[in-house]
Order: sequence, then structure tokens, then C-alpha cells
Amino acid sequence: SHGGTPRRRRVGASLALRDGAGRLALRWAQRAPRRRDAAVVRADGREGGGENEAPERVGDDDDVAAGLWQPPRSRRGGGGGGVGKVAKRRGSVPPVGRYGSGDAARGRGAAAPAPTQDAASSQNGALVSGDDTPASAFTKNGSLVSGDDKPAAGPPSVTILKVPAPGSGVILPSVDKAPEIVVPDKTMPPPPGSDFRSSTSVPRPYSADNPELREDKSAKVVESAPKSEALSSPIPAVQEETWDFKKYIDFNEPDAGRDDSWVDADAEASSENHQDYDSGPLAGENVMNVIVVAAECSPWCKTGGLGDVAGALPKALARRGHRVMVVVPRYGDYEEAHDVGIRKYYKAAGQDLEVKYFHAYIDGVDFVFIDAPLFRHRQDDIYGGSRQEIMKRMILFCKAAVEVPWHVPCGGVPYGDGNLVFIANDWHTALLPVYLKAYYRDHGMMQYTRSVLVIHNIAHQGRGPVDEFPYMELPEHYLDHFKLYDPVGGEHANIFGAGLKMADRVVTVSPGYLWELKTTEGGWGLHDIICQNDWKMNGIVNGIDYREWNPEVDVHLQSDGYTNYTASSLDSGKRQCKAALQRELGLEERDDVPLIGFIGRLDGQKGVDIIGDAMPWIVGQDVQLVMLGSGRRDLEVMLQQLEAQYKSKVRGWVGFSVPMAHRITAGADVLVMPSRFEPCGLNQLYAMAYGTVPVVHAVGGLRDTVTAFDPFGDSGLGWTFDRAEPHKLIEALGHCLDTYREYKESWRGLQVRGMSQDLSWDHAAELYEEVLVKAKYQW
Ligand SMILES: Nc1ncnc2c1ncn2[C@@H]1O[C@H](COP(=O)(O)OP(=O)(O)O[C@H]2O[C@H](CO)[C@@H](O)[C@H](O)[C@H]2O)[C@@H](O)[C@H]1O
Repeated sequence: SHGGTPRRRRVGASLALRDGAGRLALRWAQRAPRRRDAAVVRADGREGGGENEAPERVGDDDDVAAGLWQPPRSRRGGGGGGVGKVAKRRGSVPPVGRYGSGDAARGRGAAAPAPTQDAASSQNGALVSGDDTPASAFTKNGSLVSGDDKPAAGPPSVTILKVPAPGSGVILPSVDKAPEIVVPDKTMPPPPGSDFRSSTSVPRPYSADNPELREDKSAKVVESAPKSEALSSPIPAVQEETWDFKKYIDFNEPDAGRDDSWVDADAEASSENHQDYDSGPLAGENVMNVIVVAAECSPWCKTGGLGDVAGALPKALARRGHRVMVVVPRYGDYEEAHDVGIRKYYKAAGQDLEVKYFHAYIDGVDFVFIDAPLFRHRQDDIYGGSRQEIMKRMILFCKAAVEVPWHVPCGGVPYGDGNLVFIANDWHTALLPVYLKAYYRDHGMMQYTRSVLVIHNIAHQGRGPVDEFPYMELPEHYLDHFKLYDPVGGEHANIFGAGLKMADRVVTVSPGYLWELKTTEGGWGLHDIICQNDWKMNGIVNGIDYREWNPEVDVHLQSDGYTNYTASSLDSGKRQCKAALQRELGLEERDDVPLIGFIGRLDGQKGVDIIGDAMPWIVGQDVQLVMLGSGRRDLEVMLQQLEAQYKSKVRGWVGFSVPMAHRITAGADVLVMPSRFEPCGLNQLYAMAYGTVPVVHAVGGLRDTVTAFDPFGDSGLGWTFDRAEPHKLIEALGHCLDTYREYKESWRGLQVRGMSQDLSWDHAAELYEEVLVKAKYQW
């Protein structure tokens, strides 16, 4: 009824399931971060990431003067500022935005270090290579490197780099070998307009007889390529492998039991555009090298939907024939990944930091984990620390990630920078498009490399005072790209804003969210930038990883009385899962009582407080309510209090539990999502795939994905309400419960329609591919 964008091809009535150191700023680490916000206390007692709705305070003047104030933590590091409250600005306190700036500016009262030209600074902030670097030589990035390759010790210097402006013709000296590893000329894409088909570094993998394959797959690439540093390094050598696409790409061995009929359908649909489609990848001539760069990636590290996307989209792109890599920090000791033996040094906020690379090849995707002391032991608190600490991590991460295609041999051969596109995600990696341009493309390097920036949540922007710009070690003239003024936050430096400008293309995680981002209310201060760059924006709804979220194979439903089920075994399956959930949570085991679920980060975005406000009505109904979440402490306490108060009907599980999320999704009849804003939303997609009916605030991706139930046409997927307010939620929930109780057939229709959608990542990957191709041909 609200004009939801048709986004999915239905696959008919039958079910088709597939699948926030060094002494940065000279004070960064000199004091323990003072936690002002509500720390997340997880079920296991550990602290977790704060939330984006960090209190919008700017700090007391005395704290600022004393240099004590620390900005509140935010789940996504820089994020913060929550919904609604406006910071009261005082004295010289630097700008803080309403727009999600939990990364409220630090006090300017403290003396900023005087900018000095650091002899060891470099164009990209001291890319100091390993043993291959001659003594006292400049790297290609202009860094002075000592022969024994020790990172410079001592207090970091803060420098505004004087880098020659693009087009000045000044070429910086280089001895770092990295560029030499660029894929051989024959794999470099030809100039625009020529046939890219022969340029791709991923040959047609399907046919062993394909001459292209024979030519490109050869180990010659390894042999003829300049010797990798690792080969002459005292540190563990790179494990050389023969380049074998059949083994490497794994196209020819689809999972047993997987329904691949959709693959044929897709191939057929796009067959007009390429000649030998039956022997090539789905992407046809569009195959590219794709590197997804994200701060989190499921299953290794996940705090929310970003982790899900970084874990699933790459696999879907790989299934289309692209050579795909995911680059993510190594927060923990991930057993699947091995040390490739490469060591590099990058400057982050004035310090030279050593970086190692770990690699795993899983499901057709290269996973490269960037290891550095800054990331270690952060597994359970990946966005923890002060805003400056988080920014330092992300600077290091982005600098290292952008050179991964040169340094890290995946399956024996580095990706190289030809026919390459980076997909950066959210503000954490928004510096990648900036570094790509400032360090390389402005200087004639990486000419065939593109960047796409995905907006998962504009509420987190990496905001900071302008005087922190030097820490990013960018040319002086780049400051203008970061400077932003908004009426509430004042002038500040905005990392996300700069990334949006520098990226070749931008994707938002739903068309509805893209529309909202262009409005003053929805753009969180970045609406002007988004409107000005409308030409390069695309909205693509996320998908579901059906290997993870599929009631038929869900591993979390294989014990404790739960069971797997399909559309045809929905009635018995859901009944059993519901009973198991009731038993596990100590609720009365009743099949006839509607069980309502809520899963999500506890912050202003998700509107769990609206559920709290609606509680008197809810508990007046014959219902059971199960809520799972972690985040803002006050909301966690609310969950616990609601459970204590309404013990017979309500459960409030405070913590982050992936198994419980799956079990609630399967065992509940209804999933409520009263989100105040929702870029896409994954839980409603998961719910529908599990025959659980969503009741959602019609906003962003929720509006795009949940069409309202029409009792007369017997259509629609759930209930929607037009304002995130308790009485609106109550009204929608009332209709929903009424249908559940009185109109069983309609209910069943809702469930089946939800389960029958093709919500797979494969369709989204196809749309991403269109964006990647646009970026590729964009000059
Ligand atoms: N306590 C808990 N225990 C276990 N699992 C939990 C949990 N809390 C949340 N999760 C899980 O984390 C994911 C959250 O997905 P959302 O789409 O709600 O993402 P989020 O708002 O974090 O991300 C942003 O990015 C995503 C991806 O683009 C967008 O969909 C979204 O709108 C945007 O806000 C789901 O897999 C959910 O099950």
C-alpha cells in the first residue's frame, strides 16, 4: 500500500531456497579512556561496543580543559550521535554533530602538536616495505626507510604532507617493490573502449580447454613475476601454489544438493549479451577482481548486519565468476587463516606500524585478515576505544587494505591492480577511496582500479575536529574534501563525506534508504553531498545467505528440540521450534499463543523503547514476547525489567547470541521491527524466510521489503505502520494478532508468500555487478 519497490523475482508458489598505541595527537593513549556512555554489558559480563545513540553531550568544559574528556563510545566507532538530542555547544568545544557524531569532537583546549615535516613521512604515510628495502632509501611513497626495516620509534610527528598536486608532474621516488608485483602487462586492462574480455585476470574457468584459461592459469605468472618479498624474506615464505583455477575458483563443483536451476535461469537471462555464455561465468565479460573491505565479517567478527553482508555478498559475487577477496582486520586468532609471511609497515597517526597478512580460501572467496597489534584482542569489542583510537585503527586498515592486491598472493598470485574494484563499507573504510585516489591514482598508479562505497548506516560518519586531519596523512589540498559544516555540529572533518565524494560509485542498502538519505531528515548532515552525487548512487537491497539463514539447513535448529523445516513442513516444523523456544526460555508451552520476537542492537535506531512503551497493551493480550539484544545500558536494563515484571509472558535476553537469534526467528510467529530508521534490515528478511510474519515501521529497507498485507486481495507479506510510535505499533500488532487468531488461512498465506520469495544474495550480486561495471568504465 506504500508503493514498495518490487525487488525480488518471485520464484512462484514453490519454495526455492538457496542460498572504534601510539601517542596519537600526543595524547591518544596517555590516559585511560573515560567511559561516559553506557557500556555494553554482554550476557557473559564482557564489555561490548557502545551504541550509535551515544549521548549527544560534547563534554564538560572542565573536562575538556583538563584534557580528560573522552567522547562516548559508539558501536561503529565514530558513530554515535543518536536520534533526536541536540548537543549544547559551549566555549571552544569543537563541533559535534547531531548526525550520528558519537565521535564528538575532542576539546581544542589542549595544545595540538605543531605540524612538522617528518623525514619518515611518506606519501601514504610510510609504506615501509620488508627486507627488500635498501638502507636509507625512499619508498615509492616517499618514506625514508632504514635498512634493517625497523619502524621508526619515538613520538609520532604530526604532519600535513606536502604532496605534489595531481598533474604537477612530480613523481615521488620509489624503491618499494610492491608496484612491481602488479600483474603482468598482459593482464592489465586495455584502454577504455577496447575489449575487456581479454584483459580480465580471471579467465573463463568453466572450460579446461578454454585457450584463455590455459594462457592465464599458468604458473608462469608466478615465475615471471618479480620475486615476492616473502621469497627472500627470513620470515615464513609464501606458500607457493600452482595457479589452478579449477581448484582455486571451485566453479565446477557446486555443493551437493544445491538447487542450481536458478543459475541456469540467470545465465539464460543474460545470454544475449555475451557469446559463449554456456562456457563462461555468469558475469560473462564483466568478470572483475573484486576486493570487499569491511570492519567486520561474519562468521569471524560480527556486531550486526554489516558483518552479515561482508560474509555473504562476496560469495555471491564469486558464484558469478568474479575473483573475490574480503579484507578484514584480524581481531582474533582465526584458525582457518594462515600467515602468508608478508610484513609491511604503514604509518597511522604518526606511528609506523607492522602489518601481517593471514589468508584463507573459503567458498570461492579469498579472505585476507590484516594483523596488527592495534586489532588484536578486540574480538569482543571491535569498535571499542576512544574515537581517536578507532580512527587510528581504520587509517591503518585502509592504508594496508588498498595495497593488499599488490602484496598478498592469493592462490599463488596477487590480484594486481588491473580490472580491480574495491567495495568499501561504511565510514570505517571510507578512507579507502580517498587513499586510493590521493596516493595512487593522482600519481598515475592504479589507473584501472575503482572504488565503490556502500552506505549501510549513515548515522556513523567518523566525525572529528578539523585539526585532526593531519593524522590521516593526506595532501593538504584534500582537507577541503573532509571539511563539513552543519548547523548543529559546526565545522568538522567528516570521513564518510570525503569517502562519498572520492568513491567512483556509491551503493545504499535499499532504494528507499537512498531516497531518505537525500532529505534533510534522513541524510544526517550528508544529504547535500549525497544529492550532489546522485548520479553515482544506487540502492540495492541486501540478500540472505541461505547457507546460514535457511530453516531447512539451519544448524541452530538441530538440537534442543528444535527442528529444520521447509514450506511444506512449516506447520509441524514451526510448532516444534516454537515449543522448543518456549521450553528453552521457560515460557509456558502453548501452541495457540502468538509468540512475538524482537532481535537487534539496543539503540535508538531499532526502536526497542517503543516496544517498552507499548508494553502495557502487549501484556494485556494473550501473547508471549521474546526480545534479544545488546547495546545501550538503559535499554538492556529495560529488557531485564520487563522480563522481571511480566515473567509469565516476557523474556528479555541481554547479550549477543547468534544461535538464539536463529531460534527466535524460527520459533516466533511474529517479528516486530519498530525501527526509527532502517537502511535495509536483515531480520525481517530472515523472518520471512522462516515463515515468521514481520510487523515493521515502514521506513527505509523495511518499506521496500515488507509489502503490507491486503486481506481482500490476499497479498502482502506482513504489517506496516507509518510512524515509529507506540500507538501505531499497537494498531498494526492488533491487526496482526487478530489475523493470527481468526484467519488461519490468511496467516498461512502470509507465511508461504514470505517463504516463497527469492531473497538470495544472487540477485543482489547481479545488481552490484552492474554498479561495478559502471565504475569500471568510468573515467
Ligand atoms: N543480540 C543479538 N544477538 C545475535 N544476533 C544479533 C543481535 N543483534 C543483532 N543481531 C544480528 O545482527 C544482524 C543485524 O542486522 P540488521 O540488518 O539489523 O543490521 P544493523 O542495523 O546492525 O546494520 C546496518 O547494516 C545492515 C546491512 O546492510 C542493514 O541491513 C541495516 O539496516 C543497517 O542498520 C542480524 O543478523 C541479527 O540477527
